[in-house]
Amino acid sequence: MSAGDLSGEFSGWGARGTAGVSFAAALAFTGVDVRLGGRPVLDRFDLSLTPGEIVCLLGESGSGKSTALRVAAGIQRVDAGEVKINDEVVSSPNRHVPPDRRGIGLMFQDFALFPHLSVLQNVMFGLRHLGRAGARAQAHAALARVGLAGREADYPHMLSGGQQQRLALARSVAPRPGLLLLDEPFSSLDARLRESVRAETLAVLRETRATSVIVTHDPEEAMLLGDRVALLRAGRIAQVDTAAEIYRHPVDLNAARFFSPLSEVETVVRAGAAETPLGVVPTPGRPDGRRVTVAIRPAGGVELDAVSGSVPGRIVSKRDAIGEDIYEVKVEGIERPLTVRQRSNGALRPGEDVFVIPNPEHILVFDRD
Ligand SMILES: Nc1ncnc2c1ncn2[C@@H]1O[C@H](COP(=O)(O)OP(=O)(O)OP(=O)(O)O)[C@@H](O)[C@H]1O
Repeated sequence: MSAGDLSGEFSGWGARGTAGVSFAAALAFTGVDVRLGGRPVLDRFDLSLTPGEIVCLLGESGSGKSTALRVAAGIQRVDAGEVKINDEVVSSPNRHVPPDRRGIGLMFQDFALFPHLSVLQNVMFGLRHLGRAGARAQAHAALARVGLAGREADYPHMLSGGQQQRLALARSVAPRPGLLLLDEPFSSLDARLRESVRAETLAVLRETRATSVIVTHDPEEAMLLGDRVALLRAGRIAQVDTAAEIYRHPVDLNAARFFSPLSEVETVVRAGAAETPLGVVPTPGRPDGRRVTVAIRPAGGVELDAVSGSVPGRIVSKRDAIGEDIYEVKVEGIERPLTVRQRSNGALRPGEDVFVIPNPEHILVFDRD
C-alpha cells in the first residue's frame, strides 16, 4: 500500500459536528432468558441504558454478548422477561416487535454491506421513507461525515476494510435511529487502523446522541468507548459500572483478571489483615480464618527499588515495553515470580537483588470460598 493510501485511511473523515442528530431512546432488559440448543444463553439478564448513554457489553467468548444485542434488535426472541425501548415493550414471550419497527441502527462485525448496491444505494436503503430526494440528500451528508464523499458510485468491494467500516457506520446512523447496536464493530480492522477508527466512530456516536450498545471482548476498547461497561458472564451481568470503578473495585477475582493480568497469593486473614510475603494487607470486615486471594497488578501493585525497602527480591528477567520495562521478580515465599511494569530504569538488571515495595492502592483482596 502506498503512503497516500495510508493517510487516506487515517485522516479522511469529514468535519466533526456534522452528523445528523437523533432522539435518543431508553433501553431496558428485565429478567431476560434465552435458551438456544437446550442451553441457557441469557439467564435473567438485566440491563438499563438511559437516553444517549454508550454502554459496552464486555465478556468472554460465549458469554452471551451477541445474543443480548440480537434480542434488543428483535432478531432473537426471548423465552422469559421483557425488553423495553422507551415505554414500549418490544420483546416478551407474548409480544415481538420486528426489527424494522424498533427505530434501531445495526452494525455488524462483517459490516453486512449489500454487495450489489453502490455505496450511495447502501446508505439510501434505510432511508426509503424519506422519498428519493430526501434520502439522497441525507445519504450524501452521512457519507461526507465519514469521509466517503466522492465514492458514492463505487461498490463495497472497491473499498478498503477501513472504508467499508465507515460505510457501515454511515448506513447505520443515516436514518437517525434512537438506538444503535454495534457488534464488534472494529474487530475486522487491523491494529494499525483500529485506534483512529475507534476515536472517529466515538465522535460520530456522540454527535448523533443515539443511545448505543457496543459489543466487544477487548477490555481496553470497552474502557475507551463506554460511559459504562457491562461485564457479562454465563448469560448474566456480573458487574455494570464506569470502567474506572470496575477497574478499582472489581466484583470478584474473575472480573479483576479480565482487566489486567495479576500475580496472585493465596493466604488467610489474621487479626484484620492478610499475611503475605510482601507484608500484611488490611482486610477490614473479614473474620479471622477467612481464606483470601491477594491479587497484585503488574502496573502499580509493587515498585522495585535498587537501594532501600523491607522485602527483598531478585530480578529474573526484564523486557522492554514502550517507555517502561516489564520485570519478573522472584520473592521468597511466592511461588511464581511477580510481574512488574514500571518506568525504564537502567540500574535494574536481570540477576540483581532489589527491594519490592507494595502499593496497597493496586493490591486487591478477594474471598476464596
Ligand atoms: N443458534 C444457536 N444454537 C445453539 N447455541 C447457540 C446458538 N447461537 C449461539 N449459541 C451459543 O450461545 C452462547 C452465547 O453466544 P453469543 O454469540 O451470544 O456469545 P458472545 O459472548 O457474543 O461470544 P463471541 O464473543 O464468541 O461472539 C455460545 O455458547 C453459543 O455457542
